[in-house]
Amino acid sequence: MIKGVCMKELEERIRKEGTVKPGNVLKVDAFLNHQCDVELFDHMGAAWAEHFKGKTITKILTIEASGIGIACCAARHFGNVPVVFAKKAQSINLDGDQYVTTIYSYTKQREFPVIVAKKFLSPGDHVLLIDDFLANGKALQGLIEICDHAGATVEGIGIAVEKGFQDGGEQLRKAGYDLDSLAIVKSMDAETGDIEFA
Ligand SMILES: O=P(O)(O)OC[C@H]1O[C@H](OP(=O)(O)OP(=O)(O)O)[C@H](O)[C@@H]1O
Ligand SMILES: O=c1[nH]c(=O)c2nc[nH]c2[nH]1
Repeated sequence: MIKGVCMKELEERIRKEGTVKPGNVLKVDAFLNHQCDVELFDHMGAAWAEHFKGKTITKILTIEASGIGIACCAARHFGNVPVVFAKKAQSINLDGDQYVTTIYSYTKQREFPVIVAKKFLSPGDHVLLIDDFLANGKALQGLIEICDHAGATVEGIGIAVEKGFQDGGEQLRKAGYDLDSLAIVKSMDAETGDIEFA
């Protein structure tokens, strides 16, 4: 059962500016994950702050690339807690002990490592996971695995757009996570361009 309060502003932007591509891809690059509307991001942060009110959040964790801007705007509504983003590639700029797992990227259609330096996630952390999209749940599974390895507590998950016809959201809700998706797409059609919300 899908729960949560939808954000009409986000739904309207998706209706107006979103396009449906073959392969169950919703393109919202005009305001969410290529060009970024930071006022909308700020409103999204406020909506999550309202939903997760009363929970102690010490850190926001997201994954590059598209989650970063959204997570940073959200952090302003959670007492400016640090934002950590998992990296999807090794780099000479990454050193020290790391939590590492592997995920399959929905849009890039290949596996990536997911890497977080151990120094940025501790057993005492109460983590809010933030991302732009939830489809099959692979990215979130990777982030949850990393939190589990760190001994950190996942307090909740804030998602901008959940594609409700894919099963990532259902799995996470069944597993008991407090998942707040601001817009849930019930169905979409690449031929007609129709988008229906839950
Ligand atoms: O629920 P899932 O099936 O994991 O899909 C959601 C993930 O897919 C996208 O990341 P992607 O790797 O496609 O690239 P990006 O963040 O660089 O846009 C999106 O940003 C989420 O992280
Ligand atoms: O821009 C995007 N559109 C999508 O439909 C999607 N699914 C996962 N990740 C996504 N990113």
